[in-house]
Amino acid sequence: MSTIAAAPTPTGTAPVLEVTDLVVRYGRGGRNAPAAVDRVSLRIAPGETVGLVGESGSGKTTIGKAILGLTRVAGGSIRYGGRDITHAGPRERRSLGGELRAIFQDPFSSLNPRRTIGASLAEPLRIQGIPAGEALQRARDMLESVGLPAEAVSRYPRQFSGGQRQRIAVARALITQPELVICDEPVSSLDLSTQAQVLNLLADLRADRGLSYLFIAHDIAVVSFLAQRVVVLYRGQVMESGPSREVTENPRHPFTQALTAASPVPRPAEQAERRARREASGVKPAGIVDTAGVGCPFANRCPLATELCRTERPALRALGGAEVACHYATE
Ligand SMILES: Nc1ncnc2c1ncn2[C@@H]1O[C@H](COP(=O)(O)OP(=O)(O)OP(=O)(O)O)[C@@H](O)[C@H]1O
Repeated sequence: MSTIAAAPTPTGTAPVLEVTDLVVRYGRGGRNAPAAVDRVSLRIAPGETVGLVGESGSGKTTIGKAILGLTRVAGGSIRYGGRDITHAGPRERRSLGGELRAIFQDPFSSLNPRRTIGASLAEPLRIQGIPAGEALQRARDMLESVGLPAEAVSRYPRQFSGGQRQRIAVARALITQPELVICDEPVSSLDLSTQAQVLNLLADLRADRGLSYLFIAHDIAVVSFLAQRVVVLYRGQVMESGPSREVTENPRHPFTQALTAASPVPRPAEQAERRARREASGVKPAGIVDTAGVGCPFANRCPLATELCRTERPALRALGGAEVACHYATE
C-alpha cells in the first residue's frame, strides 16, 4: 500500500512540525519487526490544528510518543521549528524550552496525586530555573485562564472532577507557553458535556495564544471540531488526509467512510445536512458489508466499488474482516 503524505502547509509558511516517512517498530526483530507506524508524514503550520484519527491500535499514540521523544524512531525524520529532533535525547529536548508539550487522556498520569496542583503546575517552570514565588503566581494565573479558581493551587488532584482535572492538565501543558501541544485523546474519558467544555477551552486557548495542536482521537467528529486538517491512520499507515470538512463530508477512502459512518454527529444541523445530501444523491445505505476476504458483495453495482474498492483493495483488506456500514452501495 502506498503512503500518502499529508497536505503541505499553506504556501510560504514554515511548518512548526514536520514528520517525514516516520517508522516506529516495537519488539525484537530489528528491521524485521512489524511497523506500528509505517512511513507516516505530516506537517503542522503555526497556529494550525491537525487531527490524527484512527481506530484503536492504528498507531496514533505511537506517533505522538515519537514526536515527544518517548519512543525510539526506526526511520524517517521529525523536525520541530526547523530543528531535527528525530533522535534528540532528554537534554536536547529540554533545550527546546517550553515549546513542545502534551495532554494525555488520563490526567492522573501527568498529575502526581501526592502533590498539590500548585506544585505540579510550577514544576516545569522550576526546571526552567524560574523562582518558586513567580512559578506559583504563574500557576494561579494559568488556572484562572482554564476556568478554575486560583486557590486550586493548594488542593490535590483527587479533590477535582474528571473534567476539572483535564483542565488542570491543560493548564500544566500550557504554563511554559508552548508553540505546539500534542493532545492525545484529551477528552475521551469525559462525558459529552464535559468533552464539549474542554474542546471549547482548547479552541479558545488556541485563538488567544496562536497555538498549534496535533489532536489525536479515534472519533472523527471530535477531531474535526478542532482540526483544520485531518490525517486518517489505519494499521500505522496514512489512508487519507486533507481539510477536515472535505475529509468528513466527502471521505474518499473506504476506511474513512467507515469511520465517518460510525461517528456520532454531535451537531443536529450537520446531521440533517448529511441526511439531505445522502437522500439527494439517490444512494441509499445498504446495510452491512463484510470485507473479509470475499470482497464487497455490491462491487458490481456500487459507484464507490468501481472507483475505489478496486484501486484501493489493500485498504479494504486492511479492514481485516470487520463489518462496516456501507453508505454507498445501492439496493
Ligand atoms: N510499548 C509497546 N510495545 C509493543 N507494542 C506496542 C507498544 N505500544 C504500542 N504497541 C503496539 O503498536 C500498535 C499501535 O499502538 P498505539 O498505542 O500507537 O495505537 P493507538 O492508535 O494510539 O491506539 P489507542 O487508540 O487504543 O490508544 C498497536 O498494535 C500496539 O499494540
